[in-house]
Amino acid sequence: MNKFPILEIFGPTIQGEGMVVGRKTMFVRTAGCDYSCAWCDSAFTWDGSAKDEIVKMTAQDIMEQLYQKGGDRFDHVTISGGNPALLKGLNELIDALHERNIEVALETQGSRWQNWFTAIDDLTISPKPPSSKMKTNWKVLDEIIETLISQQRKHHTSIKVVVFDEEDLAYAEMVHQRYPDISFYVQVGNDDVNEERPSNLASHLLDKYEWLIDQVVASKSLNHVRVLPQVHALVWGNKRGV
Ligand SMILES: C[S@@+](CC[C@H](N)C(=O)[O-])C[C@H]1O[C@@H](n2cnc3c(N)ncnc32)[C@H](O)[C@@H]1O
Ligand SMILES: Nc1nc2[nH]cc(C(=O)O)c2c(=O)[nH]1
Ligand code: SF4
Ligand SMILES: [Mg+2]
Repeated sequence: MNKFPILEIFGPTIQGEGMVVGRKTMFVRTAGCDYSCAWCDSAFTWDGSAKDEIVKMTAQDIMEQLYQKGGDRFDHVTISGGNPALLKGLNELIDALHERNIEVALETQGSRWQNWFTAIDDLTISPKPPSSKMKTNWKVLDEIIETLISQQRKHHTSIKVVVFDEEDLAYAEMVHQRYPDISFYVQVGNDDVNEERPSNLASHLLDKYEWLIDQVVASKSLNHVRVLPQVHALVWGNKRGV
């Protein structure tokens, strides 16, 4: 059995982002990322600051922790990171969850393919806009989207682009035009990942949400899209483990 580097297992909470926003879910957060986004709200997964908290766990260990924390109060698990797509054997966890009739969501940036992507119920691919300072590998992303479509996974897949500014918005438009058949989300960028008071953050993020809505409303190429804030950031601010 594979051992996976795990940083957090928490919940039940709600999925605060994207295609299943509001869905009651548990979270499993893996350590390690092949990116280093300028504004990453989970930089502790890759910047070394939480390296002492990483635990190597088998799928069975993770299942036990999920049930210990969530009891019988969940039927959905979201795997995030870091980039969980770095982990080759993650199908062991996905299979164990499905055996218990638990649905599985996954968050990844679209920089790596894994064959187990086709087993994910709610797959969010989140390519990174210019403000992140990361460079999209279009060849890899094209292959990921083409493979998912050809394997009939279209309705289990979404693309979510975080938008901080006009340049990011142009990137979002371009991504949506490139993959018009995949359901598309734009998400408010949180530019204040160190604010400790949730109410201060929420009012700031709601102003940014209004700006993003205005931009999408005015755009001719962003019609079949959904615009969302990070609901968990509005409710709990930058707190970890919610
Ligand atoms: C922390 S990432 C982990 C999964 C994967 N590495 C990825 O980026 O998709 C989870 C989601 O949070 C988003 N995110 C990270 N930092 C953010 C920020 N400051 N504001 C808004 N969304 C952010 C990412 O774009 C991604 O969609
Ligand atoms: N409630 C809640 N929703 C989330 N959606 C995506 C998250 C993530 O960090 O990947 C996240 C998170 O950390 N918490
Ligand atoms: S890809 Fe995701 S986890 Fe990695 S640095 Fe970017 S936002 Fe953070
Ligand atoms: Mg998060």
